[in-house]
Amino acid sequence: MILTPLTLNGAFRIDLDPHHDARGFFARQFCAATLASVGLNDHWVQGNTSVTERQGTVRGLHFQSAPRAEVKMVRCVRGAIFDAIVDMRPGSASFGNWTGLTLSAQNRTAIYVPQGFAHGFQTLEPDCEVMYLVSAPYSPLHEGGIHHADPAIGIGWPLPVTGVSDRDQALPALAASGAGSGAGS
Ligand SMILES: Cc1cn([C@H]2C[C@H](O)[C@@H](COP(=O)(O)OP(=O)(O)O[C@H]3O[C@@H](C)C(=O)[C@@H](O)[C@H]3O)O2)c(=O)[nH]c1=O
Repeated sequence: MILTPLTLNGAFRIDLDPHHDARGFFARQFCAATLASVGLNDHWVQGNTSVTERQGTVRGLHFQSAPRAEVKMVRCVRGAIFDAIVDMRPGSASFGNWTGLTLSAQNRTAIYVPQGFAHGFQTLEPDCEVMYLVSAPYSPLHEGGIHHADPAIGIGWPLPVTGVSDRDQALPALAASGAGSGAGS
């Protein structure tokens, strides 16, 4: 695993470190020892898969609040997505800032999303499958979210948004969410 810090403190891009031979290659996509060696979460309690049929669909932006705040490690195993994260840590110098990167079956890149971040993605192709590990159990009581098109955040989604869930369409803007007073902390 090759860990590269992103612009938002605590978030990382994770690339494979492949061992090539005549058959192809071998690589660790998750290594507890590597993550722990740099102080990152190495304990995951749930692995999720989502399949999104339509190009341009957005899922998110989602988080779970304390005490069920989650770390996520997200990868796209079919197709390609633009993955975006927003810093919602109270008191963070980069509160409300976002960053994003393309995750695809081809680049095999993953993103490490720390606690206190909202997370979402847009499909760049039809029929995308996303797999991710989370560090806390699913808890509907602690689910929260921010609207993907909040102009105060200004995420640069690469494509016109062709679909969102009813729940996601009803999510508040960051300013109306009460974030900054404890979300995900
Ligand atoms: C996230 C989750 C959902 N569900 C259920 C609730 C609902 O009936 C159905 C679909 O849930 P959602 O609409 O929330 O699925 P989705 O919009 O794909 O939610 C996911 O979005 C991405 C961006 C994330 O970061 C994830 O943490 C998660 O919030 O699955 C579970 O049973 N367990 C889970 O862990």
